[in-house]
Amino acid sequence: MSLLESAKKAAAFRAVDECVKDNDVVGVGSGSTVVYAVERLAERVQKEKLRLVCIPTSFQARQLIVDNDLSLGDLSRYPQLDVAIDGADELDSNFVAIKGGGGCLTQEKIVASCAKHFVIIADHTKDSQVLGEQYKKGIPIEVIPFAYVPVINKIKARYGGEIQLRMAKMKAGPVVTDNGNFIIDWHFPADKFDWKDVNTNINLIPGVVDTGLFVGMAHRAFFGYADGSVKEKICPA
Ligand SMILES: O=C[C@H](O)[C@H](O)[C@H](O)COP(=O)(O)O
Repeated sequence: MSLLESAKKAAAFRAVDECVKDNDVVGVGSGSTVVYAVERLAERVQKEKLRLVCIPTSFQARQLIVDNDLSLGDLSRYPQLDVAIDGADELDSNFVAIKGGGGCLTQEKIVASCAKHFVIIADHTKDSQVLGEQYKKGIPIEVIPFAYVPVINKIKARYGGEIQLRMAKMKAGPVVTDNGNFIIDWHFPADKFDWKDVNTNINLIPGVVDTGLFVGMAHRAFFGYADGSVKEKICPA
């Protein structure tokens, strides 16, 4: 296992051990770090006979839940979650996260918003002071396909920066999300932004489904290191 994978695994295992208890309804995030969280959930269900219901945030998460024989739920039956555990592309010192590097931001944000505790798991390279310091691929924004050009123009006119339509690999054309939409990635300029305002304003543009800015959502974060150690951070306010 590579050093980075060991770091992800350390964070995921620690978060599942500390944040999940018997009878919990658990939100399962998306991405490569969450794979280890699901592995640990399945181990604990086997060994400790935990009774959990898992709510997926993507097609990938649903597959992980099913493949690991965990109990699958949905928001119509379980609209209130005890905890949601998810990866992030970056988390800054004010607990603002960028998510959506894998295109799953909208369902992730919905599930996180329904959880009493939202916990981020990541390797240590995602831990930053200022947004954009570590993650260089821009802020993902999910848009209705019909509207992607006007949305790009409106964001650029208001805030500047560069925006690309995310293109698929191994398939001609754009990435299509689990919701049938496009993703644009906003490379914002190096200004001092109020991310809460930016998130609100971008979400008000017709055609925007949601942004990968998670402001005021995460309660705790676990950053793993290759030696198996984990740094825990708790949201300041
Ligand atoms: O769309 C993807 C999600 O927001 C992921 O949680 C995020 O990209 C982090 O993924 P990873 O654990 O693979 O770094």
